[in-house]
Amino acid sequence: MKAVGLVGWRGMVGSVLMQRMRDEGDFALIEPVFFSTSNAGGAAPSWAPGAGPLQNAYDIDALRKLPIIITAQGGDYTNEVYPKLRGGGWDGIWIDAASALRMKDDAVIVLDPVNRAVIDASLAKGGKDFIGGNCTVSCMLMGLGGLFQHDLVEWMTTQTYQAASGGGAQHMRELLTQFGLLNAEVKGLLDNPASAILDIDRQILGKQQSGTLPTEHFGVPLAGNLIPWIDKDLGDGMSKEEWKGQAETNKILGRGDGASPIIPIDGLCIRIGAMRCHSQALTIKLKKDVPLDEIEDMLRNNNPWAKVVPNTREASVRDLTPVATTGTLNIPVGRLRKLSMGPDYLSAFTVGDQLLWGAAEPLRRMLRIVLGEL
Ligand SMILES: NC(=O)C1=CN([C@@H]2O[C@H](COP(=O)(O)OP(=O)(O)OC[C@H]3O[C@@H](n4cnc5c(N)ncnc54)[C@H](OP(=O)(O)O)[C@@H]3O)[C@@H](O)[C@H]2O)C=CC1
Ligand SMILES: N[C@@H](CC(=O)OP(=O)(O)O)C(=O)O
Repeated sequence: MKAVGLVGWRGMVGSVLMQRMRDEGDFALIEPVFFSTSNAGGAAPSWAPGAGPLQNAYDIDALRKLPIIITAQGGDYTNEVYPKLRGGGWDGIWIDAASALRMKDDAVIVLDPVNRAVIDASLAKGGKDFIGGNCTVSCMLMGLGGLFQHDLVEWMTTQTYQAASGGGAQHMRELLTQFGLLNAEVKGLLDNPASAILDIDRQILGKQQSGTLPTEHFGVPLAGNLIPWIDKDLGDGMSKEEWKGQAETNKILGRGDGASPIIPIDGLCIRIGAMRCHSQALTIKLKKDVPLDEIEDMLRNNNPWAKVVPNTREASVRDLTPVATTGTLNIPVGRLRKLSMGPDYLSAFTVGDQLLWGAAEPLRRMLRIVLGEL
């Protein structure tokens, strides 16, 4: 049994990863060694009986003994520890949720239902760095993989609706606190069916603009609002989250090497008050006119998790939402129709749990691939 170092296991992404690994029996395949950046010597999680005490996640000598390390600790940790490990000659497998190493030439962005061939080719060449993709990109590709598999996409624009969890646990708490304070602000008026809605609206706006809502994490109120910018400002009008759309999608697909040109992908990334599902509306320019029923077959046949939702009001409001998708591995894809611009313009809407396919699931599957179990 291979010893596997686990770093970041108690964070939000790490907790989801641990739960999935437990659900799928992954711990039966490995000897886990738990690390901590804050509590070395403390007890390993109670659900892992037999695991030794927590090791210091900055102890390079302890880390270098392990043939495989999985981290969901974050980019700062990766930037601090990874160069020291590799610089000291460690040649183990590094599986990472953070974006820090994603665009490194010899790193593969892992999403095996979509790019197993790219992963296998890297392993065959001795590749050692396997990094989880941006959540928005991974969820989009899990939904639309069939179109890319059949090389049907000439270009695509995305408009995202990204959940609070993308910022981290504190962002989710802040959003809920804001909702609670807004509700409390108008509770008396809400309880009175005769109260005027414009009075409620005015009071809510007053509270949102008062500067008294907690905004330490989002910077502005997100409850009853949206934020049309995610991640860094690249200085050219594009946000870093928007940049990742084209860069990571093409890297995941192994495109851009001359033989397969880059597929242009661009759009706007928006934060909304959902909890942990990222949604996105897509406009896709197809390379040719393909009938809708064939497109639906391609999407559902690409992987077992892409679920085509009929383009009806009833099915869309029931099945194509964050609330319907959260906590599942399903990636519903719906609102599929040809746009009025022409038969090779397709619309789609897709939703995915950004902590599952968007973060934890590709990592645990990569571990299984390395272990020869997938
Ligand atoms: N949030 C997201 O949507 C995504 C995040 N990622 C990547 O994963 C990284 C980790 O993100 P995320 O899981 O949200 O980060 P968290 O802040 O939830 O966890 C990171 C670390 O913080 C420490 N920590 C301190 N206080 C607590 C606490 N009260 N509860 C739990 N952990 C605590 C833990 O380290 P220790 O045990 O050593 O003290 C933990 O491993 C990100 O930096 C990013 O690189 C990737 C994709 C999506
Ligand atoms: N930026 C994403 C979350 C995230 O962590 O992305 P990345 O793994 O690319 O840094 C969001 O806010 O929704």
